[in-house]
Amino acid sequence: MRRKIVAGNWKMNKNVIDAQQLMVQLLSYKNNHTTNCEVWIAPPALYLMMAKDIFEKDEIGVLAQDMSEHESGAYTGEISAGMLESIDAAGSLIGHSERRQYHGETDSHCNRKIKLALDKGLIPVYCNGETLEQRKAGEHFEVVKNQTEVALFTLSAEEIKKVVIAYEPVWAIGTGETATPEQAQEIHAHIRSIIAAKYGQEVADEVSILYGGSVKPDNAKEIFSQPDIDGGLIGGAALKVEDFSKIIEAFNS
Ligand SMILES: O=C(CO)COP(=O)(O)O
Repeated sequence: MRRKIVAGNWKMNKNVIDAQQLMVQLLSYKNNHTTNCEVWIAPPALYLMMAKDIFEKDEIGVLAQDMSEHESGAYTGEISAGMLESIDAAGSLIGHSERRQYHGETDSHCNRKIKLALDKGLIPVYCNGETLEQRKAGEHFEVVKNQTEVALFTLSAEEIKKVVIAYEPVWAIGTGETATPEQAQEIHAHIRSIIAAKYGQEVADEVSILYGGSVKPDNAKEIFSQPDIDGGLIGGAALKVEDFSKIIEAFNS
């Protein structure tokens, strides 16, 4: 059985007081409800240690939003896989489209980061997805295939099973426009078939593939009910416990 996950990407939001308040609310929610999926959050790096303190029994998994492609050294502003390991973080987002768009990150960078994360026992949450222009040009299947191959295909079968993939079509991020459940399912099945072609169906069936892009309380259930969609990577709707909890509950019904 592959992991079912609802993960919240807080991006660059909340001051320390508001971040702490939301973490405490999430802990209380988690302690008072049974959930049918794992719950993870990716707060800004500054709040990772606070998150580890608040979720001291790992009630909620704590992810970084990014990590360095280098092991250590003179890389001002970066945090390393080893640092994340040392605070017992669960893993890190890697290759989010905003990192690609504003920081020039490519799938080759992602490949190096994913290797480093795995070497430190962290879960890489590898994000990919096509832009609106690429979808309009009918290139989305090819784009996602290339991304997946470049970022992941140097891994062994044992390694790739530990990766979580988040398909996030760029045109659906923060726009209120979601891929339809059918559009998302089609790409998720495509990604799984690409992995199956290289590593075999059994390996592909173990890789969790999350959908991200304007997931909200009112569309989560339909999206999560698709056979190849194993959960969601949630942006805006992860910033309020009322919305995030409803998305988590989309797994319960
Ligand atoms: O980028 C996302 C999660 O990583 C999705 O963001 P939104 O849910 O705000 O569209």
